[in-house]
Amino acid sequence: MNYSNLSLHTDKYQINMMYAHWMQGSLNKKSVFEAYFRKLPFGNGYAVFAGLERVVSYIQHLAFDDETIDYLRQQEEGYQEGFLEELRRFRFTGCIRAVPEGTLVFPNVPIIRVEARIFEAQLIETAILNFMNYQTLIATKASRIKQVAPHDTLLEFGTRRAQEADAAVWGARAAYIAGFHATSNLRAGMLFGIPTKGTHAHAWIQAHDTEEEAFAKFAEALPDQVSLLVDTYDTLKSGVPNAIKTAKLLEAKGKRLQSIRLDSGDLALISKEARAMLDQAGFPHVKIIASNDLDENLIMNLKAQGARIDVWGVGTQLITAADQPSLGGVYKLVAKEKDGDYEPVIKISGNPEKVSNPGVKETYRLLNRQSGRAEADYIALGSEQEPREGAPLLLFDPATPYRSKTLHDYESVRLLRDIYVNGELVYVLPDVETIRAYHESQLTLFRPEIRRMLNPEEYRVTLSRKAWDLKMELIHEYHP
Ligand SMILES: Nc1ncnc2c1ncn2[C@@H]1O[C@H](COP(=O)(O)OP(=O)(O)OP(=O)(O)O)[C@@H](O)[C@H]1O
Ligand SMILES: O=P(O)(O)OC[C@H]1O[C@H](OP(=O)(O)OP(=O)(O)O)[C@H](O)[C@@H]1O
Ligand SMILES: O=C(O)c1cccnc1
Repeated sequence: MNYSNLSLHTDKYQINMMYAHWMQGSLNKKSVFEAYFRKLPFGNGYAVFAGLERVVSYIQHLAFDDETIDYLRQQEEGYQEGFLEELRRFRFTGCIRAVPEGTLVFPNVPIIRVEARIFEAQLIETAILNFMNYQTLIATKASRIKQVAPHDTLLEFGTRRAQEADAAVWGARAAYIAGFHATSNLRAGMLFGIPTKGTHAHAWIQAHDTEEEAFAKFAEALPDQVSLLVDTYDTLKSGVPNAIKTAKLLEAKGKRLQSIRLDSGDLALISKEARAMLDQAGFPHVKIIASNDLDENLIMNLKAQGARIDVWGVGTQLITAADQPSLGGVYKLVAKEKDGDYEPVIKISGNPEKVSNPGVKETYRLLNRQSGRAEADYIALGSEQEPREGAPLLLFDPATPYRSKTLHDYESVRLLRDIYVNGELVYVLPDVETIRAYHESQLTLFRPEIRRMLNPEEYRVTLSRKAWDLKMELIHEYHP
């Protein structure tokens, strides 16, 4: 069984639509789809885009092999052999544009745009959303944690609680992009070049007759990387005193105990007492790591209580995005080929937020030239001229006209970059360090009011007048 071929990592309805397009001869018609989300997760003021590397790796390897074709042949739909032959020849020949990973993104702004034969664009919807939704969610959760502990070390510990293996490694990568410092997952370390860190489990202590012996033996085995878990029996009565004994043993050998880890009890109280004990014994350099179902709220609370914690190990709550386990990103058809041109299409819904924005669009991030800060994202039709720097630009808000605003001194940056052009990968994927640094620089473009964790100010996302008029026109066409 070949588990690595992802060509069938799609919903059956995509294959059925591809089949129907093949049957009616419309498979080669061009189409444009845009991927975006409608609502920010966790009540955050922004999301952190991640998932592009996975999308690229998927597209690069996208091919139907014998096993997948045989499997499709067995389906109750009775796909004709000609269709299966078409799939055998399948390769991605279209164009993909996307925002770079680490970019701050907002509701309704196209993050990925696919322009391809409908046959191809339809197949890849499911996988693209799968990658983008999960990784963006975890990067955003990690970013919230980073916001409350900007100067502390953050370790990603989630693998054992993650929704399976892919979620663990891509989640570890997403967390690193958003500012975590290391992961416990060695495979993520090897695949992506993320720093790795590890202490030890309670089992190490339980496997010895005494805690003191367990600590000493661990220090003997790994004298340069000693981090001791001190809560197996009694943190303050035995764990910390035994760790101090081990620190002294190491000191005699010219080595240093690096850290202790607290994993239960009142982390604020215990960390303060442990800090005092370590300092008094002459080990102020020994860091205190805390873990135990932590998230951004607990960490903020512990810091408010004066906890003396230098390093936070975060697992379950981060890797599962426990308080909001899904980002509702969607992939919508915005234009279809008609008579050699693109015709805009719309999806209407009873819920005004769900009415799609028709037409092939371009998004510009408008930066205030005085402050250097991002003022708004401006979504215009691709056929419109790029906002000309300095020329007054109306950010028009039809729902609340009093919020309309004219920008004067601004710079405009195109958000979408070319990733694939006519099936060729033209984008050089940055390494994870570069993405992480880029993300950090992007954060500084946004005012603290947008970045704050609780009740952030809403960042402005505006349609151009022409994009708005087109939307209204199509709505009136269907609902005269
Ligand atoms: N000072 C504190 N203020 C608020 N929450 C805390 C504080 N100290 C610890 N917590 C959190 O409270 C939750 C429960 O802690 P508790 O020590 O009862 O954990 P536990 O898992 O039951 O312990 P054990 O591992 O010994 O079973 C954890 O999520 C922990 O991070
Ligand atoms: O609490 P999380 O944020 O999910 O972080 C990961 C948890 O995984 C480990 O616990 P576990 O009980 O699995 O093993 P242990 O015996 O090493 O404590 C570790 O001690 C953390 O508490
Ligand atoms: O290294 C650790 O301390 C660790 C790793 C995974 C999960 N919990 C803790």
